[in-house]
Amino acid sequence: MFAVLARRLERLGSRRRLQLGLAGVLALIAVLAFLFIRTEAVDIAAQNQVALNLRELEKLDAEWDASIVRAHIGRAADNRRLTAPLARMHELTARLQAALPMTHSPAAAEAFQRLTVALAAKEQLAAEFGRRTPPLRTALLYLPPAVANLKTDLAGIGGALAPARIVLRLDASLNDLLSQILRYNLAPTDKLAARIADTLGDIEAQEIAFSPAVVDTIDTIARQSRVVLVNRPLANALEASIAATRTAEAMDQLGREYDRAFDAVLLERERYRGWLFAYSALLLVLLAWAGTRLRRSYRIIGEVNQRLKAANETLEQRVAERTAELQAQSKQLELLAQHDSLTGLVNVRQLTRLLDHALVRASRRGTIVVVMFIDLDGFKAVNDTYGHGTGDVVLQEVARRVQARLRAEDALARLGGDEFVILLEEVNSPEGALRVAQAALDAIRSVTRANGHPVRISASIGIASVRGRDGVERGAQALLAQADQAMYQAKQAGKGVFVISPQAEWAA
Ligand SMILES: Nc1nc2c(ncn2[C@@H]2O[C@H](COP(=O)(O)OP(=O)(O)OP(=O)(O)O)[C@@H](O)[C@H]2O)c(=O)[nH]1
Repeated sequence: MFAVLARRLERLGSRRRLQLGLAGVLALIAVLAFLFIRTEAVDIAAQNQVALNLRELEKLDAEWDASIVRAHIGRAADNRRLTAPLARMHELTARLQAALPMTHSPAAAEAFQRLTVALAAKEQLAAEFGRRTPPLRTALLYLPPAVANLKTDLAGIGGALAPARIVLRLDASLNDLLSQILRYNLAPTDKLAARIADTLGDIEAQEIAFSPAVVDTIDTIARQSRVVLVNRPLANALEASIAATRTAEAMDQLGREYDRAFDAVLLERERYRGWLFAYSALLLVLLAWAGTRLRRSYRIIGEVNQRLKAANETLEQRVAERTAELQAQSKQLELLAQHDSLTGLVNVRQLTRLLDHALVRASRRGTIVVVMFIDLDGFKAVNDTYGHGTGDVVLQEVARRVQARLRAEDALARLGGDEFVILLEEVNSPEGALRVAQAALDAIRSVTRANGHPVRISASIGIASVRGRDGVERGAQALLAQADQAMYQAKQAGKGVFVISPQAEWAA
């Protein structure tokens, strides 16, 4: 799969490939981040807080119920306890509501809704209950001692004016009333209410026989009894309604829904963890593949580099060889341009250059430059008799021998054919120049064999010289021409001699 992908990618342009690569990496990172966030999305602390809030709410609700029961049996001094937990309960329900989005559960939302409705109803009923119970409590606290006091009073001053029969009857009625009221308070029934009403009617009918103080007390007892008659069933009905709100059950239900939802969230987290694990493994495989490709690319680049380096080295070597060859050739050409190929002596071009320089130097120093034009005698005969090869050997031998007689700073050139020129600088006297000419003649005459053949040659030498600045003024060619003319005269004089040009200049 990767290989197919890689091949397709290779077909794209490098810019497009880079864009696609970047987009791919971003997508991979986005998926990784998504999976990671999903595994981290569960806040365990928040879940625990929900459980704690619910437990506290349940506790407060139970305390609330206990307060209602306390109020029922008349033990509560006031009804403040009925409203005391409400503020905290509201706070807790608000927290539970805030935790709802964490669950992603409609069932939990529904359970919470039921609980809030139940709590609101309970709060309303408890408020009504709270309004009803204080008069009831007052009446119930009032009646037993009031009846006992009245009875005592009847037995004394209160009953003194009334007939004993009526006093006894009132006493019995008061006893009945108290027991009926207490029973009614515990279990109110319509039948008992009717009997209490009868008893009250009976008591009130006997009032006439008693003093106003007693009548007052009887009226208060009757009034309080009626308070019990009216409020007890109402209070009981309110309690029943409060019990019917079933807030505890609603809380239980909500707790269960929260647990279920959180379990589901945890399960989902586990599932995403699995995905994350698998995805990480895939990324690792991808990385390994990319690494292999990268290594291969590096290897290929390395090989290409090696080859390039080798090619470069070969090229450099070839260039160096070629340069050396060219330098050698150019040196050779330079030599050829300056030297005579047969004898190795400087040629006419180089001689002219040397002569020019010598004339400049002489002009500067005021010295003398001497040029000797040498033309072999009898050379043609050698060629004609023994061939050109032997003639060449003679020419080489003449060059070698004349050169051997000259100083290192003197120059010997071959102009071509059997013509040579000797260039002398800084000649002090004509004698010195003549000695050189004589030595050259001797050297040439000494060539008596060539190629195993006997040869007989000599030379005619024309000598020209110039002093100081004159040479530069006349020029090299003029000096050579003078020497040539002198040589011609030597030929005419019978060959084998040297002749000094009449224009030759010597030291003053
Ligand atoms: N072997 C050989 N012969 C050459 C070369 N260049 C010229 N020659 C020959 O050299 C000869 C020169 O002629 P000349 O100077 O008349 O011969 P010569 O016998 O010395 O005559 P004179 O100078 O009058 O004394 C000719 O026969 C040319 O062909 C060369 O490089 N090698």
